[in-house]
Amino acid sequence: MSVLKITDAAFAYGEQLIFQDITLETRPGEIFCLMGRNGCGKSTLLDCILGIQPLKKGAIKISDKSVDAYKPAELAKKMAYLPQSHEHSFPYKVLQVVLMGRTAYMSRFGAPTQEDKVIVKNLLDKIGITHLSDRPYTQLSGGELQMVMLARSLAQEAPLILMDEPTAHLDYYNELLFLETIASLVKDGRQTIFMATHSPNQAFYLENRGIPVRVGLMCDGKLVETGPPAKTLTSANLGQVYHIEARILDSGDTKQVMPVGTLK
Ligand SMILES: Nc1ncnc2c1ncn2[C@@H]1O[C@H](COP(=O)(O)OP(=O)(O)OP(=O)(O)O)[C@@H](O)[C@H]1O
Repeated sequence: MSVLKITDAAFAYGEQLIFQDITLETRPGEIFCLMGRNGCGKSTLLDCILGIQPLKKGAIKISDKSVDAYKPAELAKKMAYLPQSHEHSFPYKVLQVVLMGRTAYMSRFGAPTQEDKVIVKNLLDKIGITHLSDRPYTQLSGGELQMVMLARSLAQEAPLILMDEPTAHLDYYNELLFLETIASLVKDGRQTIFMATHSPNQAFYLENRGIPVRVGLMCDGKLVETGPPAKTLTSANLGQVYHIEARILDSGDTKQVMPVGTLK
């Protein structure tokens, strides 16, 4: 079964073509890192996958079914979404916010079951945020809030999780904790992650630890390269996509990108 399949996708805002000819398929239990310069269309592609924006051409299937053929509750069991930032609404407690991730599994007017509560408590524990359980989520720092939102998206237990620059507000520790958490999810074979990121070193970090990871490089409205980080994140490709000079440092078991400067 295919978790996410995009075929010949094109999208335009009015007359402005954003991307075209996008074809890709994620493998179960992998992390797919979508990269490209600001404004190249990563978030727009995520919006199309979420069914928020309609494609101009092509098709997007989630678990072998067209994304627009799903009812919302059914789709929530197949796909979760972790945005870059979150608009606060009401000062719910953290525990309640994470329980909201279980909504698709509750009956229409139902309260969370004991099983929902156990799933949520285990997630808070796994992510190391149990101490925040009773705090109003409106009072959290940006980094704490993002870890709460990660827990909420995991509570959906969907086979596919979309993420849009999920570590943008995290400190070094939480960025690594975040990467370790998603690595353990895909290692268990439970989830596939499709994330837009600006950090090629995150892809290398995961690859260095033996996690199945692929990179898709977007440039000029197209997916110009797809493959493992070691093959895609080359100096030549980074030069073409980001207009930078970059060196790939290889210390045997660890690779990293070292940016040198912009290309004139
Ligand atoms: N609602 C909209 N209407 C018109 N144009 C839009 C709209 N949203 C985004 N765009 C434009 O579409 C292009 C792609 O934007 P998008 O947000 O998808 O890029 P991105 O790759 O996610 O960028 P970033 O890395 O900065 O987050 C940009 O030129 C942006 O200005």
